[in-house]
Amino acid sequence: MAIAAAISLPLTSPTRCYLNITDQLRSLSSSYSSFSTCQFNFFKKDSTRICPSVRVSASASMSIQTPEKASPPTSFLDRRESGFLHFVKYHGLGNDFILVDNRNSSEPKITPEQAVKLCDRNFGIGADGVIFVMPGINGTDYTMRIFNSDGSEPEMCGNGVRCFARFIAELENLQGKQSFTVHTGAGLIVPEIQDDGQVKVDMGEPILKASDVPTRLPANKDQSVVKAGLNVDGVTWNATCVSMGNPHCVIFGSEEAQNLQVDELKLAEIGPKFEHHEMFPARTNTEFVQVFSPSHLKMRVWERGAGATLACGTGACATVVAAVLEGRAGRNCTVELPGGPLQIEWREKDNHVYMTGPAEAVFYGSVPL
Ligand SMILES: N[C@@H](CCC[C@H](N)C(=O)O)C(=O)O
Repeated sequence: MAIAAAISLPLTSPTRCYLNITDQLRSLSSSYSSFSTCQFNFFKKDSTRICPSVRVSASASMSIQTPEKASPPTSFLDRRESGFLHFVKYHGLGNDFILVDNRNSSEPKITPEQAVKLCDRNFGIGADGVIFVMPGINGTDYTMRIFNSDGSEPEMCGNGVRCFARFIAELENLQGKQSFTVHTGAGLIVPEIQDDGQVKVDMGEPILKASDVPTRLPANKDQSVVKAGLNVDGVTWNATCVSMGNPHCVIFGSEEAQNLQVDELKLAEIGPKFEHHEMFPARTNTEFVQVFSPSHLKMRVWERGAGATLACGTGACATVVAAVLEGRAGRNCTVELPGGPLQIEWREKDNHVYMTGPAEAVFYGSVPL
């Protein structure tokens, strides 16, 4: 059985390539253990082979073979063999996604159950979610849909929409500054690829009304939830709730400690308790934030449907909105995440939030469906 896959790392030699792919091969070979021998072929984007093909026997021992003949130089992105899902893996500050070209249909090419399998970091490709590039609706250029790694479907994804923009530029072969109108579950989102390759996104207006976030926490007169007491594990946390299309609960401190030291938090222990708290009928993403200065914040996130991730774009936007509402920061901030920094501006003039950050392709691949 031959399985096509590709990686876009700058590999210098077949041996180095072999070392880089060994782990992936181990996990792939375990998925195909019913076959006595599997052959793996690795390609560059232009479909030329980047290393000798590798045979893996059922006992997962490996041998390298000299390639018989180079594949024809058509783009990997043009691959259309049925029975396979062709994808490009992207990340935005380590928040990683499987990007699928779904421009020919308004139905996702895979089910939420298949997404869960593909996102698995041991038995699949490994990702925080799967993103589909679909035909636009309501006059927009494209529609973005996303499945979290647990198969649930969120309304929006900030890091994902930057990857989405870079993926469109690659699919459409566009260079330089480009912007697109994208229909999402959170309404119209406008990413713009900058000359330096970073992507600046108009994320729209934050939603502060408690019932729209949604949260059952007690609201102020203006219906926003700012520094409301939220009991988790016997601690009363001060919660400020913001929706960027998807729900966020932002925590800067608790009754006992007004200012968090985010590195000290046991995120995997407390994160799920916030996510599934009865005060959040649609579950919630939770951001734990430390303020270094009015323009420099540090944030760790527990994402709804994905757990601890290295970055969350909508979470960084919600963090700055919450920091302004709590009087902790100004409207222009650098938000430092485990995977790197995002620039966030909550613009007074139009009430929109703007996010700027990177998005990078990691590798190209195909998996049998
Ligand atoms: N990582 C994303 C958010 C993805 C969706 C989230 N897990 C949810 O369920 O709301 C981002 O960068 O915004």
